[in-house]
Amino acid sequence: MTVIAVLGAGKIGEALLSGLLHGGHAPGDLLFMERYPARAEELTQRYPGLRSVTVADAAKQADVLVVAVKPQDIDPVLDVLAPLLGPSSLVVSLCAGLPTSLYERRLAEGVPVVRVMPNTPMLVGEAMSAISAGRHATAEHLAVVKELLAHVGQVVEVPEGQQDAVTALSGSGPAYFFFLVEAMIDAGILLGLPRALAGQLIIQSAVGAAKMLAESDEHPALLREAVTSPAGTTINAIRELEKHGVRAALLDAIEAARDRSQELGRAHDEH
Ligand SMILES: NC(=O)C1=CN([C@@H]2O[C@H](COP(=O)(O)OP(=O)(O)OC[C@H]3O[C@@H](n4cnc5c(N)ncnc54)[C@H](O)[C@@H]3O)[C@@H](O)[C@H]2O)C=CC1
Ligand SMILES: O=C(O)[C@@H]1CCC=N1
Repeated sequence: MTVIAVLGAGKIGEALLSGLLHGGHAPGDLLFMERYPARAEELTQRYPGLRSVTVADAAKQADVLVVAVKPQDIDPVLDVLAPLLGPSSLVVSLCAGLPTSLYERRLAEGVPVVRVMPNTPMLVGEAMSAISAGRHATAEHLAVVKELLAHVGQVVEVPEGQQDAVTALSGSGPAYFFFLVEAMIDAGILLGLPRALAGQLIIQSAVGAAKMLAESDEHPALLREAVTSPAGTTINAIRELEKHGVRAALLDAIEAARDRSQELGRAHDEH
């Protein structure tokens, strides 16, 4: 079994570890490095058998090294990794915005790097992950990463030039849905429903709608039309959404997320 080390066990690092455990990975084959001892302790208690290791141990023992720190924290991590890794290592970066060329510049010559944009539904085995090979990553390296991520959701391969757009769509995407659900529950409160009931109504509607989207071949517009009766309730709501520019707001929002991803990458250009 492939030994995987996760460097930075925060929200997405934990989602990956937890998803891999649920997907059948042996805890003994999963290592993590975390700068806060209290966080490391929390994880070893929550996931018995998982080992907290040093970066040097991870570099020695792991087949795959997954970098899951904030993009702003990458510099010290690359400094520590640089003397430890060689072409037989495989680095997988989950960091928004950071290009594979950054790793290639800072690590030893020939170290293969695969850039991945996952999302937090990894926690429940429903991630959407997009992967791109760096200059030294071969088809076999991509296959290893694909196989790994297939345990925790769907995987697509994209040209690296699309990764900032992917980050804005599916990397951040769950947050947009959570935001909508939060606002819709508030609407239930406005209409006088108890919060628990409003939550149940909206969350199950979201689950049902997501299942229809995933399982039917219908375009979302047709699924929406099927709910929208002539002179009915839904069209009155749709008129308000259009009046408030919700469609344009989503286009602008996702473009802003893409721009920020590009900016995070550029912040390291001078290094
Ligand atoms: N949260 C999300 O939905 C997604 C996050 N990402 C990417 O994943 C990365 C991590 O994001 P989050 O998990 O949200 O952040 P987070 O802040 O929850 O986790 C980062 C973890 O890295 C640890 N860390 C930082 N420097 C370290 C070091 N030198 N050694 C060991 N541990 C160190 C921190 O203590 C923290 O626990 C980011 O680059 C982000 O762009 C990608 C897709 C989705
Ligand atoms: O907000 C962020 O920067 C990260 C990357 C994608 C989702 N969360």
